[in-house]
Amino acid sequence: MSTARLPKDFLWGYATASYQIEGAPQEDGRGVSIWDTFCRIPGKIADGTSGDVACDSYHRYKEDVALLKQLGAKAYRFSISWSRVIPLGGRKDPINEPGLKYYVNLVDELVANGIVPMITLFHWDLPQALYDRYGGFLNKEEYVPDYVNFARVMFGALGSKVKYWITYNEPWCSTILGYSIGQFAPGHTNDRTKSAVGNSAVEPWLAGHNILVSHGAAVKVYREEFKQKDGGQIGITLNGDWVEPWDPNDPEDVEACERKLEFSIAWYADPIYKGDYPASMRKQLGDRLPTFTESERKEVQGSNDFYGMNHYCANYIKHKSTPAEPEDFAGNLELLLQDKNGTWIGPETQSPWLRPNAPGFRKLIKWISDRYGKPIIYVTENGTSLKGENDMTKDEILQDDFRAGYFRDYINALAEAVTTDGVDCRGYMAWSLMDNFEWAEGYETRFGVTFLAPLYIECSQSGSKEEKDMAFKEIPVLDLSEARSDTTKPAFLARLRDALLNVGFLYIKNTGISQELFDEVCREGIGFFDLPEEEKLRIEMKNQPSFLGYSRLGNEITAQKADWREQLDLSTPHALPKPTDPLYYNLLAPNQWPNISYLPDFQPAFEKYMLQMSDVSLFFTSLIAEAIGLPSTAFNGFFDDDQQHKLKIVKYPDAGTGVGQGVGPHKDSMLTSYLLQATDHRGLQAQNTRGEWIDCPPIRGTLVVAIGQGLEALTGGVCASTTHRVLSPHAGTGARFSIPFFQGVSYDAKFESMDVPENVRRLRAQVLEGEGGRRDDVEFTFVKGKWGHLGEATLMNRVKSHPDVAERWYPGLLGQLRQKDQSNETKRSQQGQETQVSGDAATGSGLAGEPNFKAYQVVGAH
Ligand SMILES: O=C(O)CCC(=O)C(=O)O
Ligand SMILES: [Fe+2]
Repeated sequence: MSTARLPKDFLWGYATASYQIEGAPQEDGRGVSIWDTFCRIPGKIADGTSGDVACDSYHRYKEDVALLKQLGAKAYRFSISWSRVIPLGGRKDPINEPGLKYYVNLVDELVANGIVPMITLFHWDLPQALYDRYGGFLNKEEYVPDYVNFARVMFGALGSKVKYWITYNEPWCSTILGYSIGQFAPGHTNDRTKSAVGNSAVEPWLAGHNILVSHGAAVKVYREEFKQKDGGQIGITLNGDWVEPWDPNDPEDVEACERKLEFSIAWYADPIYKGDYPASMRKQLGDRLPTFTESERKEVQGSNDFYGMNHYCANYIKHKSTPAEPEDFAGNLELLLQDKNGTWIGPETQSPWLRPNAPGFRKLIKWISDRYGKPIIYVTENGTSLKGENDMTKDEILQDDFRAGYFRDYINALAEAVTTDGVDCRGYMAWSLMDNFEWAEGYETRFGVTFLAPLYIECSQSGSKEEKDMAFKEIPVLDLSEARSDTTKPAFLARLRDALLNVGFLYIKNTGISQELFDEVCREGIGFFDLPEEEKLRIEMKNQPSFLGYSRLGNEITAQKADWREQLDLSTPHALPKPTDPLYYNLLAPNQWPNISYLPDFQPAFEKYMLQMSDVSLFFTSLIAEAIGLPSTAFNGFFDDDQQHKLKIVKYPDAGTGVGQGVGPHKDSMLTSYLLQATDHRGLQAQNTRGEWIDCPPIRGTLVVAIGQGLEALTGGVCASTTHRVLSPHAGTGARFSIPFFQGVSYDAKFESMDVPENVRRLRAQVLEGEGGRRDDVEFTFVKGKWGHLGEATLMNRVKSHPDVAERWYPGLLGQLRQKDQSNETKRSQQGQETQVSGDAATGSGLAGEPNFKAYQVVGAH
């Protein structure tokens, strides 16, 4: 038996990482991380799972702590989900107090149970917003201060209780697996079969450099602002496996071994302990490997209070005789599991890369200790998976001899290193406290010392988890005032982009329109419906060819049913067209106003409101352009100087007075619409990709923005247009009123899809993939070539929507439509299909800034 001993106060414990255990990706305001996104891309995770549920530690952290206690742990190493604490990640972005509180609670629970917390600030789950905003690691100027800010927030919140801080976990993995091979988020690689983006020859080295610089900067902050009062230590955790030459008699293999350690470990550790990258790396990579500025070097060198060592296994190394490929990241050598004689480096496990070799641990920790002047070392991860464990019975799994043997051998090796080799190792965290989400290997690979009943399976059996969590559950509220200040605008744009890509429906507050004006148009609008019937009929829509005016109750049809609402259509002021103008100019005309003797303030209030809303809508579309990476002026070409915008004042009588729907399911047509809900009724709902209807209750002072099909078409599908409907108010609750404003588009415009930047397109594609493709693809009326001008399309759709107007003013167009409809009808009945169309957008024949584009089908059926 070995006489090797570890010190009495040795810090024994277990390690985990936020994304691997927490679950609750959308709870309490957590922002999206690059791993949330990556897991949604089909094929990236072996079993198609994600960390959405994982060990449910967000809810069950107390059980985790109880487990640690039961296991006799002295310490617990866990990591912080950056986007839980700062959902958008950046230094100017808000802190999410409930997210921060989770970690405060966890630390309190640990401390109360006598367990020492060890925090990893970053364990791979970068906030998606930072990746979207500026490319994450690749942008030193932005990334470093954002990381430092995050670190400072955590030091400030927890520094009095936490004495062990780790800036980064395994930056080699974040950079090589994330930016060279593309196996980890964000999946960058040269391999275009795996990713549309990436430059494996350059990006990993740049990302690594910026990580080092940010590590140094965060350590500086800790030392200057916290260390003295908090008395803690800070360091970085680097991974590395031991290496043995494939042919011990070949000096080139022996030399390649050293190079391998330098490319994987010294890449990060040399700058920290020696002030620069290893010569072998500089030699191979040239100036693809960045250089430290003097001030960077000063901050990075000497920045470790301790060395965090993650270690799992060993490899055989065979040198290559050919020049290094530009993508090479290992030092121009082969990594093998068998040596020259076919001897395996260790027994097989579930992880293809992991074959245990305990003596290698002792050799490697000594190599680190010697190279870096005997630093204090904490082993921050060590552990193994087990071949086929996931297919075993629970009893077989619990009889965990293989893993127990691994730990015994490895800890003995460590004890030898400490006792015999003079290594100053003061702690050991086993990986892992419990089975968890093993990154690209999903849940098939188990590393836990505790068996985890597979929660995620329960979840996927009860429905598709992927869909459940991607589909929006609530409608975001954006503060438009944030878009007016340079400091808050970037965060606003990030949130807007998120809403555009994922939801297509949002509230805006602080719109710039005064509450008095909102109140006034609501009051005047509601008053309109009390006018005598003959006064309303005097200004009926069918009086004129412009489709402006009053529509009676039940006159409109959406999704083949009458909408139980009456309404007045108004527009911004326009003169009548000239006889030589194209027919679609008929849509431009003066309003039909109710008589001034009934409602003296009505016209001025609505004219003022439409004028102000024109500005709001143009401002908002400029923000949309910016949010998806276009110039703010990108949509300007689609607006006339005196652009016509439309507005409706709508009354939905309560269900006691009639039948059916307020407005059937539909998508709006143009670019954006802005709904002012004038009474307190619920009833407006938006549909998510799972078909669930999500309430959009009235919120005082806000407008609900619906993205139209026009915007979806213009942006090549990047901006989602969302189906919505209005339920009739419950019997006895009185009428609901609302005032939607529809931003217009130039009738002379010809629609073509714009060039939305590739990265934004890709994000949208990821959303769609995550949702299992699109349920309701819109057959865009806007598609190139279908219509000469948008005006022709719009007019045709108005004809469809309002057959009573069309009969009087556009009998020719109506005839064409009816004929077309008849022939569709015949085709359908010949094919034995039902005439019923399901879901409004399935046909997408609509263009009106109004929901009744289904009227066309119904007219045909009559
Ligand atoms: O009444 C509402 O709140 C929504 C109306 C609507 O969706 C529409 O008219 O397009
Ligand atoms: Fe609508």
